[in-house]
Amino acid sequence: MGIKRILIANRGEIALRIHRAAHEMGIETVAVHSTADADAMHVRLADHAVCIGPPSAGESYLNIANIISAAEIAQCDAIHPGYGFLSENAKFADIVEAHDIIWIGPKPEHIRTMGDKVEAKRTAGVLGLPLVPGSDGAVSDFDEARRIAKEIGYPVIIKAASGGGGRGMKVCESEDKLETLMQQAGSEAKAAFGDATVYIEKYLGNPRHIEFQVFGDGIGGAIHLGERDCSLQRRHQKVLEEAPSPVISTDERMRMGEVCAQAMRDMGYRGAGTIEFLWENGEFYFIEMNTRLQVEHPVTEAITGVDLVREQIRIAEGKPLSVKQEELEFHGHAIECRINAEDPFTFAPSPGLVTYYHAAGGMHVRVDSGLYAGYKIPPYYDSMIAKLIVYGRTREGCIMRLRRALEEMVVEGVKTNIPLHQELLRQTDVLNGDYSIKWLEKWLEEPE
Ligand SMILES: Nc1ncc2cc(-c3cccc4ccccc34)c(N3CC[C@@H](N)C3)nc2n1
Ligand SMILES: [Ca+2]
Repeated sequence: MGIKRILIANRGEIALRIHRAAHEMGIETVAVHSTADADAMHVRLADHAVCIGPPSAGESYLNIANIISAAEIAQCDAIHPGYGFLSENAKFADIVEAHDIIWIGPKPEHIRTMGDKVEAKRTAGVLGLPLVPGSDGAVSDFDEARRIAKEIGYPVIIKAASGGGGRGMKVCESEDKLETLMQQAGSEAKAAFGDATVYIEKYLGNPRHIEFQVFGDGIGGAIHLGERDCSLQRRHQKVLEEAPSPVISTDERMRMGEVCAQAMRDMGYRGAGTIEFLWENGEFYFIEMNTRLQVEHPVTEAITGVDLVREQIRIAEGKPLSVKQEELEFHGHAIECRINAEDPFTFAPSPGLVTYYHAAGGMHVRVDSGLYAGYKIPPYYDSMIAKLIVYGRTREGCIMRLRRALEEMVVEGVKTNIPLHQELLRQTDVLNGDYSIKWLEKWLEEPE
């Protein structure tokens, strides 16, 4: 039996993305929206729409009761959470399944496991993924911290078990600072996440951020769909992502990809997942696993031809994956630019009325956006308004096409970071693919 009606528990470009995949499959869509998003594109295109609250995310897109009620009222048989909001909230996934509504996502137990970064790392180790040297689990007292830090060598990084995505991390350069930083890390984690648990790792000084896309069928089968290089980021906000990574060889891809896929088979993982690594001096080090579809998933779709949202829905319906590992091929190169309504160099958000909008087009150019002329970008949510994803047979060709596409984009009425992307694509290091996670913040701080 197939899914007939999906509630899209999200907004913006990803809500439209999910609507499109469902609609092509003949599945009805129900858009839920705050009062601020009543005129959003996905609300207009969806088969049904339910207002779930006022603008603040806490009273709308994070409001579990209202979303479940909307699903009941609209008689949905499945919910897709997208990314962000409740997408990695194990309690929400449990509640959805407890209402006999299909959760289009990983098993709640796996969301819970990977949400606890200590448990995630322990599980990753058991599954055979390479780890960053560090504590064996949580570190409770200073003496233990001091012993471990001495053993692995400074600098070390103290991380909150309930953190992730850059939240709750402290770098410690030397022993004399360790006690204070341990106390600060614990109390900040307690305040931010209600959980003071921390762990320690060797701090890698100049790594790249390489993540592998994996997909499990929930009954022991799983594939990997290659890697994405997400190193160009500022304050843990990705700016530009690419697939494949300019520094990963075919051999490394197949070897590490297979290790990731096998780990997912052993776990009995279901749905889309991303295994995040730091990569330094030719070595991969597991840092986190994301149990959701990610913003940058389209660059993987571009080089593999696989529609990942379609696969999520198929798996949720109990159908097999559309492609087997041996059938999967990687072709060409893809780069995604995150287009934000913000000042290109101060990064200050720039919401407001879009008076004119023209999306780039042409061969191998994809724009995922809910923007249209007359749309008011609300100030309540994150500033990403579009994703420009460009494909080329080679990285050089991809960059040429990406520059052309950026020139074609027109967004009038608000500021965007398109000039930042255009400036980035003139930098030798970027053109050479020669950048680590530190490159962008360093470049932004440099005087003209
Ligand atoms: N042992 C060790 N050494 C260096 C690290 C540096 C970072 C990091 C710090 C700052 C920006 C980053 C961007 C992409 C990926 C990682 C980072 C890091 N993060 C940031 C968010 C989360 N994914 C883990 N963990 C690290 N762990
Ligand atoms: Ca993460």
